[in-house]
Amino acid sequence: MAVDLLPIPLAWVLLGLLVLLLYIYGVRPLSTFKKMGVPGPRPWPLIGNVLDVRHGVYNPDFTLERSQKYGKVYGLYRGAATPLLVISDREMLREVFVKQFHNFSTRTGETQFLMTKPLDCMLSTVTGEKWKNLRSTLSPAFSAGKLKKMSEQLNRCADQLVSNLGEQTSQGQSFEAKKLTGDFTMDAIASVGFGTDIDSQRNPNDPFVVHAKKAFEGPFKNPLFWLFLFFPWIMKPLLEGLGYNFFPRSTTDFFYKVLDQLMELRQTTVSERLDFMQLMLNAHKEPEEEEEDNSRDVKVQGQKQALTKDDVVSNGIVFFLAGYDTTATTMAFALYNLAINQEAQDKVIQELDEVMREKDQVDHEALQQMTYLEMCIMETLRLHPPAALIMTRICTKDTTIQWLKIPKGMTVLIPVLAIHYDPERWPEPKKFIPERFTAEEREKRDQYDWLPFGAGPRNCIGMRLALMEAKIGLAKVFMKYRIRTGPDTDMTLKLKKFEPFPQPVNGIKLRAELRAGGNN
Ligand code: HEM
Repeated sequence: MAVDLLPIPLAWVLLGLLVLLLYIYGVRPLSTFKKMGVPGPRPWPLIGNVLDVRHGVYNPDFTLERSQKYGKVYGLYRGAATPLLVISDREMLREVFVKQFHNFSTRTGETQFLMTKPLDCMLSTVTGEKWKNLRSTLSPAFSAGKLKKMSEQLNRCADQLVSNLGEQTSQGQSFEAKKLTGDFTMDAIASVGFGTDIDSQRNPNDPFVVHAKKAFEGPFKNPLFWLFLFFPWIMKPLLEGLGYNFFPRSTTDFFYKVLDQLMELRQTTVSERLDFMQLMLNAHKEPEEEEEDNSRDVKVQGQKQALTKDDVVSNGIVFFLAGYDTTATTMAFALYNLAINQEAQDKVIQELDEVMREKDQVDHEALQQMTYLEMCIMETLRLHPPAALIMTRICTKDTTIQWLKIPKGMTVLIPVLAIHYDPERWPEPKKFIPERFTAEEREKRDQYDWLPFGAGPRNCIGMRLALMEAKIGLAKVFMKYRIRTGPDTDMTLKLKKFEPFPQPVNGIKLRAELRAGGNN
């Protein structure tokens, strides 16, 4: 046989080949940052720095320690194949987010997603011209004028929130803050997103609640997802060819049905209410309003287009996915921060008593006047930014920022937690100090020191809606109740180690007392 003629046994040939492949794919790429002159922790062959995960996924202390040790630019490897360039330098961030946005307009590589329905139409995943056009088309739906018209619906959901809180605490028991605020944001997105009135707390089996929660579960229990994650080059074309996606089919079908019913209803009845489904269908006809894009620096110059049914349903789902848990988490942590800082809560209550003296509904004017409550929400978002770990940009063309040459394809990771806990930017960073967000303080601060909603033209499109929703919900709670800690409140607020979002191990258990002179 031919192999018998080889001077060395076949096993040695195969072993040599294996060592060569290991070197090419598992060791050689790990010199990328050394060649770029970028420091960083030493990576292991094949796995890079993935063992860091033992310190936890969402861990402000560890992320800050890393930045303090290696500086404002350093490199990490997520496995040998994915180098992550970690940047917290302000001038460099300005380049990545705004000045060189044309080279960094993508948040995640397309290899990380299956570009099939509904993901291939979602604002958060599409890239290039498709993203520009979609962002320009959807932005008017989030204008100040449109949001103003949604405040009535949000007030109704907030009244439900207060009534739920009353029921839960009528016997003086504690309540779980995230469950309470999660039911509120679910009702809110059903109303302003999909034109549907639900009561999540009383009707947990409402099909909307069931399907919305299913969409939120993620694909982690699906074995195909893990195959896709580890072998994307085989699984991506295969699954995309089959039109497969990781959303439960029944859930996507449900949201298509909601849209159909809504459109049918709108043909026969005139409705005063506003929801994103309707706004998206009309979006391409909407005139631009002043201050349309909230990125402050650069406007997205895309072509407005009529959206297809697929676009409308996919983006309805993404608004839910992006807005439900983030806003609920923000509100739950705000309740906690105000419960342990009673002087700050006194100021919130005093402000509400003045602003809402003659009113029951939190209208646009009242929202503008609730500046201290807004400062408390902003400080909460600094301490517990819910979406801190999704802040990435992909470099789409070889470029140089400041002194650093960045190759095409490299992922830039913005360490939001390290920035938000940096004592040079935020003295006494672990303390809840809402006064950091007075108008004068905000004016003095660099805009890239506070990044809960990202920055630049690809920042969070729902920022204004989230802030308005949180303000209305919290205002209604504090108009009636004082929130306090109780014997079962975990004062350490230890976070779950392996969750990508801030989730306290023991939940957030608080107590509510009817306020003397409150809105009872
Ligand atoms: C407190 C609540 C929220 C937080 C902390 C938050 C945070 C974020 C962050 C950090 C990003 C990435 C920004 C970047 O890469 O620069 C983002 C993107 C996004 N958010 Fe939010 N978000 C919140 C609420 C909402 C709501 C209520 C909606 C919609 C109803 C929404 C819709 C989106 C969408 C569609 C994107 C992708 C935008 C694009 O790629 O053009 N978010 N959000």
